[in-house]
Amino acid sequence: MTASFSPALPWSATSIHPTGEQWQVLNSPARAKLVQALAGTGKTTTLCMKACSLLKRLGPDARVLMLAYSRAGVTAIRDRMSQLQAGLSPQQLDVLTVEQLSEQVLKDQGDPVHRLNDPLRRRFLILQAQQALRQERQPGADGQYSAWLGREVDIDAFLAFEALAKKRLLDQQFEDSGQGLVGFCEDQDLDPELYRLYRRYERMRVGMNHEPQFYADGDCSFELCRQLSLLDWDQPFEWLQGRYAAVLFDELHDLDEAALLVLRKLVQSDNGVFVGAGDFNQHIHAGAFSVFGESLARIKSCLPEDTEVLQINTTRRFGAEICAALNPLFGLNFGHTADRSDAFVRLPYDSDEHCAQQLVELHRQIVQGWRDVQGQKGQHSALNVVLRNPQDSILLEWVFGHEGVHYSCQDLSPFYLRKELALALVWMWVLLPPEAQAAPLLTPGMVAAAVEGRLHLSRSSARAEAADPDVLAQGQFDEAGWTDLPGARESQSLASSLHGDVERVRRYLAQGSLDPNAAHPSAVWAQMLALPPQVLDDAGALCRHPLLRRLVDEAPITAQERRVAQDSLDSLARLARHIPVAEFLGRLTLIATQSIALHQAREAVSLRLLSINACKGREFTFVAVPFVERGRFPGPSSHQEAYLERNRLYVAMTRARAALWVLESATRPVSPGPV
Ligand SMILES: Nc1ncnc2c1ncn2[C@@H]1O[C@H](COP(=O)(O)OP(=O)(O)OP(=O)(O)O)[C@@H](O)[C@H]1O
Repeated sequence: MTASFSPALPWSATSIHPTGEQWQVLNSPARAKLVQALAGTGKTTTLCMKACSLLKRLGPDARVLMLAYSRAGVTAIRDRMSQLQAGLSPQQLDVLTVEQLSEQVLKDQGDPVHRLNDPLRRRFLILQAQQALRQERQPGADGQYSAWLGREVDIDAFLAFEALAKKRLLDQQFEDSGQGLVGFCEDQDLDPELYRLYRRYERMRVGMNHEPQFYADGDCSFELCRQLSLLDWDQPFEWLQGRYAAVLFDELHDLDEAALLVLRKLVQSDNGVFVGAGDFNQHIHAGAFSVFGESLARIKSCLPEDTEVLQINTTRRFGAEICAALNPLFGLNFGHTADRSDAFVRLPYDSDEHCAQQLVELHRQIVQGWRDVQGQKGQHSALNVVLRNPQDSILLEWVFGHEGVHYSCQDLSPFYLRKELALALVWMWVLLPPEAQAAPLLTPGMVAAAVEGRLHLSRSSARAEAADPDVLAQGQFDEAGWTDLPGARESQSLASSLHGDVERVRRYLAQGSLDPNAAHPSAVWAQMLALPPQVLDDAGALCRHPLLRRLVDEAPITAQERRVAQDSLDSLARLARHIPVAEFLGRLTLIATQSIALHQAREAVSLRLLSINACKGREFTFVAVPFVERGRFPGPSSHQEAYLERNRLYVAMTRARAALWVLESATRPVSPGPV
């Protein structure tokens, strides 16, 4: 049976009629279809049209599953559904990530699914797994462990390894290889120590009887895959059997082995029509593993033999100018329709400050009613600024704040609310003489973020070692120590009691707690709080103070977190250079309170700062991509990961509907391409 379209469209948005390429997808008689398409060509829209048409044909009792790889993808599906004005009930349509679907299936099986979302607790457990490995492997004759086991594991590296191992179903490959662990890792170019630690951590997580204690992100899909892999290749899975009348999968480009297995079983378990759509230029997850590489062959091998592959290259998002800029830069073949017109402007900058000033000018033009080429007024649109690095927002926010720009941040916090920076600001504040402290009274949000920062940077790595060795030896985590962490419980309520009270803040910074029994005194903090008044002459120099740097350098945080914290402090130091602390905090507090007042008055924001993840699958009238510079955006990367950086730039540069401004370094330009 095919879903053939009648002239009466099954949605009410009259402006959206399928294009020729989209009709082909909608009307193809194949039971399984793969759509390979470029950005903005209507992949998500086409899947949504398909869902509407199927549900209209099959009636209100049918259920359709729309899957996306990421949460942003789920949001994009919901956006397109509301654009189509399909008027479907929630009972007819499930819009889920693979992880969310897996969680639902596990819950249907009746097992408790305890989610672990707290990164601090996760880190604590990983260190315990490392401690358990140490216990198992006795130290050498000199009383020392191997160099690797002797030092604390890099949590980022572990998490990346874990994600990769679970996405690739690595244990399965290892068992199939028949090799020893070291030989297998050599062949696969993997770190054997990380693999050992991963295996130990997993054994502790799921226990001897395979009853997972908790599920961190990705673990539900992993558990479902474990169950699915016990079945024969084409054997259906009872918990997925006949659940849906159709399965429509967006963001196919991010598909990994685990998601592919779930997909295969969905298709084999009598869930009607399958349509998957993806754009391989949009695979951006660091350390992630896509089954695709360069071709669709892998996924095709898991789908019925008559699976049809269709292409859509005509973008509906932007017009000729942006296409003409993107095609040579990325080596692509975007087509456009005659009814879309747009603008592409490349703006060279010679310093970060110059780049920021150009953004202020663009924002001014948009607020004053920038006209796009179609003659539509862009008066009510915001300028959307896509950033590769969170630390790049610091200067921009400072400049926007001074210019009175009402901005918001998506998938980023305002810089003065980031833990490390808020901690530096609160520290500066308590160093001020009493008569100066009232004027730059920091906001409660900054104090709350600083409390988090104090906890985060000064946690002792000794805690994992305090775990009960007998509990670890039984292959279990010792979670008893977790709830006893000084300050962990109090942090929420504490911030409000500290706000405005210098003495209490000082005590908290020095002790890590206000409770004398839970105190966690720090020598570095004692020295930081005893600095002489001269340091207050230059807030920039204070941001570079060796004691503050030592705090970050010695903190038990991941290497990547440390890099971001160091870079962020450098950026803060640059903008605070030669400004006395009282003046700097006064200006900053003014920016923060103005922003709070505008949000409270529900003023529409006129500028958005977004991370690349936050803009994936979305589109905006006006987009600016600043700090495009070799080694910065696209960022530095190994040869293997260079394509991820290229793809990040591609995602950022394919979000605009009416105008795209690329602010590019005059001295280290990326273009002329290809990237
Ligand atoms: N047939 C159509 N008629 C009018 N507009 C369309 C049509 N198809 C898609 N669009 C519009 O084109 C834009 C891009 O569509 P959509 O977001 O579905 O593309 P996409 O390929 O999923 O994008 P991305 O690659 O960024 O995820 C949206 O504004 C959508 O409403």
